Amino acid sequence: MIYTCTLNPSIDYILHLDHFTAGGLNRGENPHYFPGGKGINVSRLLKTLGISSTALGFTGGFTGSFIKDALESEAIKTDFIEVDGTTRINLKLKAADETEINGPGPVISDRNKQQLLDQIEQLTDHDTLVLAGSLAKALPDDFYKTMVKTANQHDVKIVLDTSSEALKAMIGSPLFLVKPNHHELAELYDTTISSSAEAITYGKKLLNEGITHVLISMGGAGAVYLHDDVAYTAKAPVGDVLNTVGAGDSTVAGFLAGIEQGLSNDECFRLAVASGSATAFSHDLATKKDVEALLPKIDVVETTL
Ligand SMILES: Nc1ncnc2c1ncn2[C@@H]1O[C@H](COP(=O)(O)OP(=O)(O)O)[C@@H](O)[C@H]1O
Ligand SMILES: O=P(O)(O)OC[C@H]1O[C@](O)(COP(=O)(O)O)[C@@H](O)[C@@H]1O
Repeated sequence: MIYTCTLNPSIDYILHLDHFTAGGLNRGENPHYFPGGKGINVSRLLKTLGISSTALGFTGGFTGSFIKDALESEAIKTDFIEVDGTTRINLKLKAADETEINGPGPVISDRNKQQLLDQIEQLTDHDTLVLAGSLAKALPDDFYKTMVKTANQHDVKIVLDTSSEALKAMIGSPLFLVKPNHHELAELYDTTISSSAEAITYGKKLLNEGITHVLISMGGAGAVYLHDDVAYTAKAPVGDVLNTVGAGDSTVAGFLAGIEQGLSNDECFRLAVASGSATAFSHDLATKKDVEALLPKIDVVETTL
């Protein structure tokens, strides 16, 4: 079973505007409310691709109830821990540019932390645990590391999609898959990355840290994937970009769906890129039909490292 863990879920509140004026009154149109947070998006896209998972993490208040109800209505299993406080609402403004304002989320008590670790204790070597998104307030930077130590005792496969200090703290841990975007990877190595060749250079460093699959998304430029001594590169297909929120999470879900279906590494990567781009071309996350329509348009180029 795949378990996704979103320590800091959100309602993603998406508003469209012709022009966005900072410091002025703006009136938005065409609002959408989606259950969000990186692990939750992974669970939603996996479900779309026919793979079941259980969504773990912390939820609270009316916003937490919205998320649970929304996932249940999509027949996604949840086992969230109820916390005091209110799950955040992340504002995504779509004007000429995309502006995102992500809230801090509620404080997590020591009791809540222990409840989550107790859940992880129950996982087995048949399970995959996706750790995705920012750490909730009051959680130490190395909280993912604590979770991974617990999961490792049961040989659980770990997938990581996070950024900044939380990502830095995880380097050196045994990970099955990491999916930074090129900005997050650049920040990790205090550099800039603006080409696939540079992404491969820094991706190799992650492979050398013992990570089995390294997937680097590069927004509209596509993605790079490294495994053993091979690097795979794919350009993103061209399309009408409607909402890139959740594109990276869809990339993770596409790759994992490929693994679950027993596809070869390059096919898993193609499914990852098709899933990410299909979501970028959708208001909500992509549908299976959207993903399948893009698959033949993804060319994967292989080079030996
Ligand atoms: N403008 C775009 N055009 C086509 N595909 C896109 C675009 N932006 C993102 N994608 C797709 O989504 C994937 C993930 O996007 P990215 O922005 O790198 O992730 P994250 O959301 O984690 O920052 C990309 O690898 C690509 O497949
Ligand atoms: O936990 P963070 O880093 O604040 O990110 C949360 C946000 O990321 C998302 O999961 C989208 O992530 P991606 O665009 O990277 O796929 C949103 O649903 C959510 O608002």
